[in-house]
Amino acid sequence: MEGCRVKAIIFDLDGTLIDSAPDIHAAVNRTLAGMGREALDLDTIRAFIGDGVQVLMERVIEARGLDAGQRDAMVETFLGHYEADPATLTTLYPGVEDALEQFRDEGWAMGVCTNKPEAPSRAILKTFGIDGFFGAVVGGDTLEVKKPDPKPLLAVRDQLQAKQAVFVGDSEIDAATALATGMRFALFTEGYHRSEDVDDIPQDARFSDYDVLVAIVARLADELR
Ligand SMILES: O=C(O)COP(=O)(O)O
Ligand SMILES: [Mg+2]
Repeated sequence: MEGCRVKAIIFDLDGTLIDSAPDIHAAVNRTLAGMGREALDLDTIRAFIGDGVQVLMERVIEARGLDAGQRDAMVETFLGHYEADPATLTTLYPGVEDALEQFRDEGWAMGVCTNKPEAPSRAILKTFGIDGFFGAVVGGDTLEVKKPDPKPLLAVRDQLQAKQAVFVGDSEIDAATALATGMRFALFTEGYHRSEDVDDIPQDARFSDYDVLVAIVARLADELR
């Protein structure tokens, strides 16, 4: 029955829609420079992304042998730098815009569920002119909890007024969140996962090129009918 079809798709942001690591890297290094500390390289920072800003800063603190008590102050400094300049070095992954247009044209409701704070997330979506595609955006500070807690993802689904949804993300956190909600999960392999082998990440499908996503998601949604 057409009325039972899953027509909602929810995207993670960092490492899924956008390659944001270069701007996060720059803001981390501005934070470290302000403390008289040495910069960290891009690959290191890329591997630190996915669990939100607090965990990002805990990993930076560990990598630089800093005092854990500085975390909250560093988060604040980092966000000041990041929010002042969130998108200069950031790019949309190739094919994202075409895929979003295709989903919209086929009547899909779309949302974003990210562990990045909501304000810079919305600012970045706007900068790239893709904010209009999304009927719901939940960030890492929107609720009391963040991914892998299922609540943020369920909140996006509810705001889209969907009973079922397919989640698209790049990390172990996203996979665990999807599992906790019972949603089907498509893994984008070009993002920021930590596992060496993508087979180790629970997934219903995976893709490395946005050209194939519409077909993949249609298949996952059909399985849920
Ligand atoms: O900011 C983060 O740590 C992660 O953000 P994401 O959930 O969009 O991957
Ligand atoms: Mg991500």
